[in-house]
Amino acid sequence: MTPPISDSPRVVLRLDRISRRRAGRAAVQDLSLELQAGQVMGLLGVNGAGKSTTLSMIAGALRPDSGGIELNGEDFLEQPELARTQIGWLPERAPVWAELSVEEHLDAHGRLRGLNGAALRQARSAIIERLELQPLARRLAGVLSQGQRQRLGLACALLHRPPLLVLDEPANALDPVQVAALRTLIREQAAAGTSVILSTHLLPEVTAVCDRVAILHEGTLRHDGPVLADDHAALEKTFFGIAMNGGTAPARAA
Ligand SMILES: Nc1ncnc2c1ncn2[C@@H]1O[C@H](COP(=O)(O)OP(=O)(O)OP(=O)(O)O)[C@@H](O)[C@H]1O
Repeated sequence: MTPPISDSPRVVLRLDRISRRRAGRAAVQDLSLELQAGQVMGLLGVNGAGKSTTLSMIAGALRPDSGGIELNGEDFLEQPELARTQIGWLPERAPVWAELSVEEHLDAHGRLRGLNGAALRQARSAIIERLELQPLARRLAGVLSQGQRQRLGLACALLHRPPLLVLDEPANALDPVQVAALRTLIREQAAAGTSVILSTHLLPEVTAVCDRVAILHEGTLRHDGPVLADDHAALEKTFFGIAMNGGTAPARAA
């Protein structure tokens, strides 16, 4: 029998009241969020609001003290190895080994994610071409500029075509040409069904590429709602209302 066709969107990531203390303080508290397939969510908040802590928990690099994380319906905290194949993570400061070339980085990342032989070579050339890294392919990471390192970090996150991209301030150190290329890349990933959660301090980044925005303040969710394309004024009003006054209670827009 043909199964009933469901038009409800597939949830790729579900955070259920996750909390994490750092240095004796609540860095993230009781955070619940859902991200659907092909959705791009921007995570905003002032310095220290808890964005990187949240993204590190989603990427499996930091374990919540309490709460649950589901990845494609699986219990991620029970199966942290899912991160290798299901998640592409660009941390706030993408770690690089100074003495490895760009190609060697991609090979190492690919092997960690189970790619080998022809599949690895194919994935490596595809991402080098897509991110226009050909001129840098043989260069050692130690001599790359900050923006070039950021592009290498992005390439490592995308290499294995994960269904979820977790990008911590991906536009960091990129020049305006590369920022525009990053926007195109993110929308392209979303159109192909990849879900993206990204943190940023740039409000125009959110209105340019995100479908939804979540705003954290002092570790708690103060806003979760849709982004109206290019409506900077509405986003600024919401963001500054929270940043300056802390907001009132966690709010969820439709
Ligand atoms: N490695 C760490 N050790 C101890 N405390 C930390 C560490 N990293 C972050 N914190 C604390 O956790 C809280 C949340 O920090 P987090 O880095 O998640 O915020 P953020 O929103 O990403 O900030 P920013 O915009 O400055 O990057 C802050 O109080 C911070 O001091």
